[in-house]
Amino acid sequence: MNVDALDGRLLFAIPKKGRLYEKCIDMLSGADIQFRRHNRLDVCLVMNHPIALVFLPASDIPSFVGNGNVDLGITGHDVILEANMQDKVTEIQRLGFGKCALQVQVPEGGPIKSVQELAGKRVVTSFEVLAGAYFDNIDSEMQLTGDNKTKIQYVGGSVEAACSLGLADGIVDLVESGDTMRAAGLHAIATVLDTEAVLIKSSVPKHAHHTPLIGLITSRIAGVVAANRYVVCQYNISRNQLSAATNITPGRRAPTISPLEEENWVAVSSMIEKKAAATIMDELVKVGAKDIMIFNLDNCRV
Ligand SMILES: Nc1ncnc2c1ncn2[C@@H]1O[C@H](COP(=O)(O)OP(=O)(O)OP(=O)(O)O)[C@@H](O)[C@H]1O
Ligand SMILES: O=P(O)(O)OC[C@H]1O[C@H](OP(=O)(O)OP(=O)(O)O)[C@H](O)[C@@H]1O
Repeated sequence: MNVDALDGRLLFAIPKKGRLYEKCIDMLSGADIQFRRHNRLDVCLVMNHPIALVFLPASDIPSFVGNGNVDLGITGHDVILEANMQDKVTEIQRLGFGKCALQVQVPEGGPIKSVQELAGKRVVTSFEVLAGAYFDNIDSEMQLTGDNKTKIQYVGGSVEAACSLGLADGIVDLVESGDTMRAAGLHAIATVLDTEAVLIKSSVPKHAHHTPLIGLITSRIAGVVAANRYVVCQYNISRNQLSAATNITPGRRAPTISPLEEENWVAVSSMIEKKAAATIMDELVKVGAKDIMIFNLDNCRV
């Protein structure tokens, strides 16, 4: 691609592979950012906006954005802290995916039951900055100094194998479902950090003329995030049970209430969190709601 083709375009960094990749592509599609990635090229032009997408390793995105090489990016909150870029990037929006926790893990049934018991021993991780800061605190609480301090060793992957290989007494690694941890015979004894994917921009943007476009993209992505998070709940209820029902579905702003042709009955429509939908429907049935329906949102602006 001719470098001039990028002139004046907003550069938007997307993880090139890994856990965040597919969800990022879905998010771009939901925000109607149209592109074709030829031959897995790492830079591609957006067809319907003056934007170029740059596909980068998730771990490099904080520094590219923080140093102003690209204008916007998506990566994990954990990755930003691990890159020590929290002062140079602004987290504009949490994206509701890539949710997991960075946890301290030790062998199940082994002698170590707490981080205090692990302190001073060997810890293997891919997150040496975050794990280092976490154990620095524990070490100073326990007054461990010099050779008695916790030994943090970096490995690039397969961290969960470190204990059974005899490299480590404990590890610090990401946990989502817990399957990897359990399969390796480990269990968590502490959480260092909860994380999810975030949309970021430079705290000191280099290209002021991109501000309106960043605003537009942010608003579209916020719409996609909300559409993934909420559903519309609609039901019929008799007026004397209305306040009990709307206490269950207060809506984001307020419920919409429409009269029905049947006397003393109304229809209620409210946005509710998708993850609470089943429980909310159970509660609505208990207060006498009928014809309860849940509608997914394709997209929204809220
Ligand atoms: N199991 C998981 N569930 C949810 N999100 C995860 C999970 N594992 C990682 N993430 C998120 O995705 C980010 C990138 O992780 P991933 O393992 O995909 O890295 P990667 O860039 O593919 O690196 P590599 O494949 O070289 O290890 C993590 O920092 C975290 O924010
Ligand atoms: O709790 P779980 O749902 O099992 O997920 C946790 C695993 O996911 C991540 O690794 P990933 O599978 O992305 O591969 P990696 O080890 O190559 O980073 C992480 O490093 C854990 O190993």
